[in-house]
Order: sequence, then C-alpha cells, then structure tokens
Amino acid sequence: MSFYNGIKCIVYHYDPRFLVLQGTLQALTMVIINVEYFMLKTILNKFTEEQGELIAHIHMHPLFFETGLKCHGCDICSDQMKGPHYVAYRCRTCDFDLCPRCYKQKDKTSAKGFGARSLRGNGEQITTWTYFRRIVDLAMDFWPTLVAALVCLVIMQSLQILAPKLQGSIFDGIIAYLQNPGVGKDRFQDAMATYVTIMVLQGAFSGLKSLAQELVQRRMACAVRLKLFASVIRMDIAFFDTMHTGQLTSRMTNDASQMTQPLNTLLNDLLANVLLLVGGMFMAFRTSWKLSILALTIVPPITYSYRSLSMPSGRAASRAPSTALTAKRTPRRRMPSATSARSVASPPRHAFESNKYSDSINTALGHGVKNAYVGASVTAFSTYLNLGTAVLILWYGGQLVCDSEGKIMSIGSLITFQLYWNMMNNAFISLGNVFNDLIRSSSAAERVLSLIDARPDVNPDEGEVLVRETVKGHLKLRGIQFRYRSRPDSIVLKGIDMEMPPGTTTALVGKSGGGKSTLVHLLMRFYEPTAGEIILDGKDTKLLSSKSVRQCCGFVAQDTQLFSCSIEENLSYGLGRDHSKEEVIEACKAANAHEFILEMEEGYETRVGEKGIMLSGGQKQRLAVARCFLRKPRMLFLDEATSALDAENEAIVQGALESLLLELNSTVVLIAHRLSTVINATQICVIHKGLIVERGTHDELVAKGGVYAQLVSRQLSRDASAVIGAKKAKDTKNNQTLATPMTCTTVSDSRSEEQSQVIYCDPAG
Ligand SMILES: Nc1ncnc2c1ncn2[C@@H]1O[C@H](COP(=O)(O)OP(=O)(O)OP(=O)(O)O)[C@@H](O)[C@H]1O
Repeated sequence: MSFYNGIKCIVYHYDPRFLVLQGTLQALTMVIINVEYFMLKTILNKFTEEQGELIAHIHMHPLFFETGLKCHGCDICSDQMKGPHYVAYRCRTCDFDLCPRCYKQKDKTSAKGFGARSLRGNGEQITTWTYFRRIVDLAMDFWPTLVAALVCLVIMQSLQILAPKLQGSIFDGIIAYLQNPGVGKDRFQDAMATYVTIMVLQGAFSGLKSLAQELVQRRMACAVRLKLFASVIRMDIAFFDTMHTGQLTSRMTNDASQMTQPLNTLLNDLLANVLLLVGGMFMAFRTSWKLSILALTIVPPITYSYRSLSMPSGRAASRAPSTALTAKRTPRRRMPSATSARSVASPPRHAFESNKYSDSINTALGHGVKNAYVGASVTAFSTYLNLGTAVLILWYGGQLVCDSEGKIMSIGSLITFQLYWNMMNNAFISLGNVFNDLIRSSSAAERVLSLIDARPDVNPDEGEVLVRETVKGHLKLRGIQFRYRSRPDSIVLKGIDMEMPPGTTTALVGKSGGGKSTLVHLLMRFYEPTAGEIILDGKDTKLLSSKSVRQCCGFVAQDTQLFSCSIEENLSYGLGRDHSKEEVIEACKAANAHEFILEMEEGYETRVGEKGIMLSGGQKQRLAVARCFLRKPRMLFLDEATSALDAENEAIVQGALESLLLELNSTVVLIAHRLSTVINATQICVIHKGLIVERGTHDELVAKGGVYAQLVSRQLSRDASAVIGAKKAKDTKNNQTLATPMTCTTVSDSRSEEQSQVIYCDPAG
C-alpha cells in the first residue's frame, strides 16, 4: 500500500489547476496508511504479547519466568541464581530479578513486609507515571533554571531547523555565482553570513541550555539524596534486617542520579526531537511536498523491518546489563573488607573467590559479545535502509532538478531536502527509544521514591514524649509474642509475662536462640511486639515516643559497634547534652577502660577504625560500658555485656556496673551465659524456645532443682571457682549490693508442653 502510494506520487500527472487539492489528498492517503499501520501493529501486539505476572507489592512491572540467568542476582535477597537452569522471574522493562525462593514467599500473609520490607508509603498508588509526575514536581522546585533551559532549547532547535535551508541557499549561491558572478556572489555571501551567525547563536544557546539543565539535574540529585538519607536514617531496625548495605548504597548513588534522567530524556530526547520532527517536516514540505510524500511512504516498511530485527537483540541486551551489574556487584560482595579478609585468608579461599569473580566476568563478557554481533547486524541493516531512502530521494529529486532545469527544484533545495530528511530520520529513531528510557529511569525513581516514602513501623517521633527525669523504669510485659518480618514462619516469643520494678535486676538465661536478645530488643523498642503489651510506668509503650523511651535506656550489645572516629567521639555519640572531658574520663575509669586508652599514643583521640577493628573485643565492650556510665540510663540492658572480658576485668567491670546501678537505681535486664554474673539478680528467668520456663532467685531456682539447677551444676563442674567466688563476694557485701528484695511477681506464664520437654539447656549454646 505504502509503496503503491509512493509510485503513484512519482507517476501521477498533477493538474496545475487542482495541484493543492491533489497534493493534499495524496498527503492524506499517506497519513492514513501510517495511522493504519501503527494501529494494526498495536492491536496485534496487544493480542499476541506474553502476559507476565504482576506482583504489585514486590515490583511495579510484570515479571516473566526465564531460564539461563547465570550470574544474575535476586533483587530481594541478593543471592545469585542457582540450579542447573538458573531460573528466575525477570522484569523485561527494567533490570529486576526475583529468585524462585523469594517468589514462593510472595503470597505469605506477611507479604507486605516481604523482602524490600513493607516500605509503607503515603498510600499513593505507584505507577510509572506517578513517579514521572513526582520527578517533574521535584524539578519544579528549581523552575527558574528549568524555564531558562526550556527557552534555550526551543531557540537552539529553531536555529538548527533553519540551518539546512541556509546550507541549500549557500549551494544555490555558489551555482548562481558560477552562472553570474555579479548576482551570485552577494547571494552566497549573505547566506554565508546568516549561516555563521546562526551557528554562533546555536553554540551559545546550546551551552546555556546544557548549563541550566546540568544545574537542575545536580540540584535535584542532591535534594533526592538528602531526602533519601533522612528517610533511611529514621527507619526502624526491622527495615535493616532485610535491606542490604549494598542496596542502600546503590540507591543513594546510582539510582539517585539515574532517577533525574527523565528530565534529561524529556528535554534532550522528547522535546528536542519533537521540535526537530515537526519543524523538519514543515520545512521539508515547504521545500518539496512531492519529495516529502515520497520519502514518508517508506517510513512504515522501514520501521516495521527495523523493529522486527531489533526485537531479539533488545531481548538479549536486556539480560546483559544485569549480568554486567552482577559483575560489578560481585567484587563489592567478594572484595575483602578489614574483617572479611580474615575469613578469606583462613582457611585459604583466595582461589575460590577469584574463580567466582572470573565466572561472573566471563558470563557478562559472553552476553556482551553476543550483543555486539546482534547489534552490528541491526546497525548494518538499518544503515542500508537509510542509504536506500537517501538514494531514492536523490534519484527522484535529481530527476525533478534535471527535468525542470532547476525551476521546480534547485540543486540547493535538493540538498536542503536531503538534510531535512536526515534530521527527521534521526529524530524519529531517537523518539523510538524515549519511552523505554523513561520506563527504565522510572524504575530507578521507583526504588528511590519508595524509600523516600517509606515510613518506619515504629515512628521515633510519634507518641507521648517521656521526660527523662520523671521516668521510674517500672517495666511490665503482658502476653508478649513476636516474630521477625524477615522470618514470618517462626514465632520467636510465644507469650512472655513478667514485671521488672524500678531498681531491680532481671537476668535472662537459657539456651542460645531461645529469644533473650529479641526480648531486650522489644524493650528497647527496636521492634514492635506482634501481640501483647509492654508497659512502662503504667503506660503502654506503643503510645510513647520510641525516641524518648530509648533516651532513657542504656544498651550494651553482644557485638559492640563503634564508629570510625575517635574514642571520645564514640563515647559521647548520641549523648544529647554537653559533656566535659573529665566526665568522659570518669566514665572510662569506672568501666576500667581508662588505662588501656592512655596506653594508646593518641589517648582519647585515637581513631578506632571501621567498626572498631583496631580494638580488641574486650576493649570495645569496656567502651560500651563506659558509654552507659556517661548516659546514666533509667533502664539498662546488658546483652552478654562482659562476655569478651577475662575473669579479672569481668570482675572489675561487673563491680563498676553494680555501683553504677546502686547510684542510679536503674532497672536492669541482663543476659548472661556465665551464671556467675546473674546470681545476684533480683529475679532470674530461664527462657527456652520463646517461653519463660522457670523464674525466681538464684537460691530458689537451685533449691527447685529444675532447668536452672541443671545449668548451674553443669557450669559449676566447668567453672566452679568463678561461681563460688562471686557468691562469696555477695555474702561479704551484705546489704550494700543491689540485691533488693525479690520482687518478681509471677504472672501467668503462657507455658506449653515444650516446658516439660526441656531436659537440658546448654548455657553456651
Ligand atoms: N534479625 C533477625 N531476623 C530474623 N530472625 C532472627 C533475627 N534475630 C534473631 N533471629 C532469630 O530469633 C531467634 C531468637 O534469637 P535471639 O538472638 O533472641 O536468641 P538468644 O536467646 O538471645 O540467643 P543467644 O543467647 O545466642 O544470643 C533465633 O532463632 C534467631 O535465629
């Protein structure tokens, strides 16, 4: 049909009286053919395209089951695809993969908390266009610069549209000069002068537009990063359980800059090319309407052939970036850090790690080579198609020039037309990629904006604010149940009831994995209980601001985390008030840390390295205890606080902690496997598989002869001297210690038959 129209355009004898009508009808036929082609193609695509599965809470585009995705990593759990066929669910729009294991979990009731964690947003429905609109909204914050960029763009493109016309005039001037030097010279020089002026202006506006656009993009990226960081920093611990540091870094860096791309695409690709296409077509029709119709009749066949050929290459290319990305990610995962380098070196795994990396690199290279071959074929084909069109235009245009002896069409006009055709052709090809580019960058925007919109389960600023000085620290737990979002199948706490009056010490003991640390995390409000209530001074902690609750707490964890800064900065981190150097020194003396700090060359200014790598485990724990001395908390949680200390230091720090507790009258919850540290506690709770299976004082529990007694006798035989020594210390201290009367009010304990199954609890796990 299209070719027929082209031939008709060439051979039809146009009556000069009805030239406008006949020309318009001819042009209309061409438009209808093009519209018909695109509509038919859209309908066919709609009915024949493969339907993917849309799992909205995981990814915004449909996912397709694909095989052979070697070296691709799951975007939820970050694991690499395994198995003989490397199967995964893949998004064909953007670079997103979902491993079969994560796919299986998609329907769990906890799905909204799945993988990339609930990311509870503001309730707005998330679509590509939502994100696109929000990016435009973001850009509008810098609207004066944006408007300047737009104005420069319009001027720049208008000048570019004028250029072929002037180039044609220059050639016509040269030809006229050859025929009549007097007239031709002026024409040539005028055209030349205008052309040079236009080029100079175009260069200037192009620079201005580029500057304005770059400024908007950089400011946008900064604004996005600031918002992103503010959002991430206030997320709760549950969020970080499932979010990898690599993912967060990638969002802060790559995604944040990539999400500003739609602006680039909008200005440089969409708007710029639409202007060129419309302006070029107008000028081409002005130059020669017949040649324009002829040239446009071959657009549909060219587009169809190009699309059908580039489809397989597009599919192959869509797999390659992920592989390349994996190859980029792999060194990040495999590159040894200060701590992991030791794991790699012992036992020696250098060859294994190198092989893993070379595997990723080779797979990426394989995809790259395949793409290069397919891409080259498509390029060659499209070049031939373009050259064919150019030949047709030159052939028919040349005929017009020769037949009319330059009256219907001059040589300059033919050159002008050829240049307009090239302009339109390039604009048309660029526009074809605009939509894909927008979708691709909107995927990056989706990742970033979903994180910006994310709301923590426990909003630190929500709820009643506690005044530290008025907090007594009376804690009550009622029917506490809990399971981690990242492991929804296993219930960690199955119904815990207990009471911890102010100034008492509650020790949690029991087998490893029983849920002791989890219970402390709930008390610190790192997580919200799945069921039950935590009452602080008669108020449900759900109604209190978690930030203010935490400000009243001191916490010494099993693995002390220090920041890569000086010892003093680490100690005063998050103190929230001014402090003197003397205060810090006093705290360190009390925690038995002062001496080892002074032994270091720079004393309190010593930098401790990433995660405190330059300090021993015991030194880190003493610093953590010193932090508590400095903070003087109302509630103190000690999770194996002295496990990394030797017996001598442990006794000293333990003594220091006791005097601190005496001074502050804080409520203490301590977890310990070494029973010598718990015998002085007001109450001891034995936790097994998420339940309290025994509770009482040391003497009561030993007399009972149950699980705790077994723990003691086992440990006594292993470390008899430590326990006896501590007991003696208790006796000599008389009433000076924190042994307040046993205040444990045994509240109904949701025990199960598991209790009766507890035969032996190994304190060391
Ligand atoms: N962040 C987490 N995400 C998922 N599961 C977790 C997480 N932290 C702990 N668990 C699981 O919860 C259970 C209880 O762990 P918890 O650390 O509370 O035990 P514990 O009694 O303190 O053990 P230990 O004495 O060894 O420290 C374990 O099965 C553990 O695997």
